[in-house]
Amino acid sequence: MAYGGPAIGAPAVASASASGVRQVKLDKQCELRIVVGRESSLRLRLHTGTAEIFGTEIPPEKWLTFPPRIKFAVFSIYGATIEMDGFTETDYIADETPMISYINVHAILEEQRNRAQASSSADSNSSQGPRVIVAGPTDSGKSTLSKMLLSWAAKQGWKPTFVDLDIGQGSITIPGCIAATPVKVPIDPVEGIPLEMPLVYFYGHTTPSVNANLYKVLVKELAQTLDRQFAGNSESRAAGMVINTMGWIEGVGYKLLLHAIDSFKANVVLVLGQEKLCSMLRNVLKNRPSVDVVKLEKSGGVVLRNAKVRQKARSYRIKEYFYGLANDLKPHSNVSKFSDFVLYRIGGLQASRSALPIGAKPAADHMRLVPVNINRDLLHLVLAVSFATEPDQIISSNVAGFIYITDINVQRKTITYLAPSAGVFPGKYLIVGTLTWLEN
Ligand SMILES: Nc1ncnc2c1ncn2[C@@H]1O[C@H](COP(=O)(O)OP(=O)(O)OP(=O)(O)O)[C@@H](O)[C@H]1O
Repeated sequence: MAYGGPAIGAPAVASASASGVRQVKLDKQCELRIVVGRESSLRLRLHTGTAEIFGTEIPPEKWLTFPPRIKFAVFSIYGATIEMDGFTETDYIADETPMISYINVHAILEEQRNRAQASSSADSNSSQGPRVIVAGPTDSGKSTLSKMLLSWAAKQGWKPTFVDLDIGQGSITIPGCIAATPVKVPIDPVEGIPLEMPLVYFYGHTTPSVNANLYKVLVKELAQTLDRQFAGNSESRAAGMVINTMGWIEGVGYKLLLHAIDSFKANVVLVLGQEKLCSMLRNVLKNRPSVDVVKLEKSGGVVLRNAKVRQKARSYRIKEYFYGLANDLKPHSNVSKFSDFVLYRIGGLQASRSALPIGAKPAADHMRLVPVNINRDLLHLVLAVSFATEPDQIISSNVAGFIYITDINVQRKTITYLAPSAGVFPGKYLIVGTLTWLEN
């Protein structure tokens, strides 16, 4: 299989940012890379030619508005003229990008989808389209490549499923979750993926090391639920999935990546920007001829983010959940009685020291459901509202949404919280993790 392809052209040249309408000429197979200024948004339109942003075509002559700090690239296969109005932190044209190799991957996935569609839907193997997993270190462009592959497929009329296993950032919902959703139209570069009813499991932490066993159990649950959905839906099965993973690829992170490849029965593993990971995966998967491991070049446009920037991005994502992208949603502040909810944490110690023989240490039980007392320690935590109707369903249940605790009144035994809408909760069970948010 020839997935790869050459990078094109000469090194990029940086240019200064400016305000006022500017015209930028984009030669064929070049990319305009932009970081919008910190204070104000940027307007951009396609004046002539054709161009796309991460796989989604830009409509001609229509001004698009990009919020402050957003990082993106406009790529043109045949050449285009772009107009920009507003400040940027950086903008430059790169004539060396791996975009053609990414497009080649898309073309091969298309062949696999067509073959799957043409085969008898009774044969679950041959009617299964590509199950692509995108792996690589942090800041290698995994989420961006996933979105491109999904948007290109949606443009051809497929409805591929996007699976996001990256609990650190969260492209589908808030951080601390793993989730899946069908992508029916190319992803809007500003608004993101339109969500109908995403399938979301709450892990509750932003690093998998807090409870790697729980992470694995949730990944398995999500994979099995999608398998059941695919079994009755030949359209989704043929379109396949694109699975975005975490950038943690050493030690436990590597084991979790292998676990995800197995759980989702991935048949294409795309490795971005790391030779070592690629050769380790090729080696470990060499006895499975049905799995292709493909090395792809990382784009020079991917912006590196330090821990502080990542923390901020997480915070924005949670804010967006409650308030909308442009502060256009009005979350509901509610007051409930302590007795309206039952709270659980997943993972704890098996027995207290006092219940154990002298000298014995309590062992950690990562799957233990631990009741949580309501007190002010819960302030500023984001909790998940489980679909479970009994406590023993909590670990295997997906979640309906999230609430943010803004006040606890111990005397009156009341909880004040924000919810994105005024809807009725599907049950009384809330899951507590370590996901906090400070509204500012
Ligand atoms: N070609 C490009 N030009 C400009 N910006 C880009 C380009 N590719 C990616 N970016 C930006 O770089 C940032 C990081 O990319 P991305 O989120 O895809 O990386 P990742 O590998 O998924 O990160 P993580 O470490 O969170 O797993 C994003 O803000 C994205 O919009």
